[in-house]
Amino acid sequence: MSTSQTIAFIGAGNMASAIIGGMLENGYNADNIWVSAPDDDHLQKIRNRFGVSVTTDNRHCAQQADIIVLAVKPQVMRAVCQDIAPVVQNTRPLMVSIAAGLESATLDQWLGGGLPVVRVMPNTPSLVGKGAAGLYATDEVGSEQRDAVTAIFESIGVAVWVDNEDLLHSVTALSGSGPAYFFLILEALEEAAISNGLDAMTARQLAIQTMAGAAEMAARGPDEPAQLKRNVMSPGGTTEQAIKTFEEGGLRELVQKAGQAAFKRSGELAKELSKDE
Ligand SMILES: NC(=O)C1=CN([C@@H]2O[C@H](COP(=O)(O)OP(=O)(O)OC[C@H]3O[C@@H](n4cnc5c(N)ncnc54)[C@H](OP(=O)(O)O)[C@@H]3O)[C@@H](O)[C@H]2O)C=CC1
Ligand SMILES: O=C(O)[C@@H]1CCC=N1
Repeated sequence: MSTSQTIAFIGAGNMASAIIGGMLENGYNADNIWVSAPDDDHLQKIRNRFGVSVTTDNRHCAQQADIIVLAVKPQVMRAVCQDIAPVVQNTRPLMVSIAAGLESATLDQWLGGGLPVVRVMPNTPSLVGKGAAGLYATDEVGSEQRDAVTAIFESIGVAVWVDNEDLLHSVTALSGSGPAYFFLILEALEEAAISNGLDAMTARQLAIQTMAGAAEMAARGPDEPAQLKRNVMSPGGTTEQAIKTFEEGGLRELVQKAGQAAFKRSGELAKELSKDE
């Protein structure tokens, strides 16, 4: 999917790079993409890597755009929004925020009010076209604008709309933060394999392929994860011992606790940011 609309990214960090890289691999044109951030050296790297237009001036970046993706940390969002508010109140683009926690009402207030706002919780595998994003639109967002955002995030993975903004906290705790959970498990699997005698390169190769293969099987179905797990567990075999160790060690409870901790933090961010005067 490609579009002739101009898309501006304010913020050029991990997540903006992942989205832009994924979009360019999937039919979007670098000529239609602008990026702004404070560090000119960093911007030049982005320009060399992606061929997009760059500027250190957020207002100039915003001025160009039909769609503005706000891709800065939640804690600097207020200053960024208030800086570009005079521009966007005039040009009235679609505002898309990817910030964790930050509620659409708070964002809209910082932007001067009345603008169409979409909140997206994406994740870093967007860079390789395997993103998972949850999206929420305010009432001001028109159906063509909704379609344009769907197209961007479907070009880089799966895009799922939620009709209650609070559900974005759950999305954040699952797929937003989730890649880090799997990288942690990957690290731990590698370490276990190395302690069982494999060299690091072989351990990584086999661990990554196992993770990707298991995910692909779960995605294709029709078997449920529980059945897929049982299919690997030969009675009296090796997997049974490992799964027993995980269950007795409280892995499920730990995953529950981790998900709840991320969910709670997302809600706290929302409260902290909405109080931000
Ligand atoms: N990382 C992730 O996996 C995910 C992140 N998010 C959300 O994405 C947002 C960005 O996160 P992430 O990409 O990880 O963060 P990074 O720290 O990697 O990137 C932040 C970017 O914001 C830029 N920036 C800082 N201040 C300003 C400013 N005043 N004006 C313009 N740009 C500014 C930085 O500039 P410079 O390059 O010059 O330092 C940097 O490019 C956050 O709100 C986060 O909640 C959402 C889902 C997943
Ligand atoms: O850790 C964070 O706050 C952001 C949001 C989801 C992933 N990274």
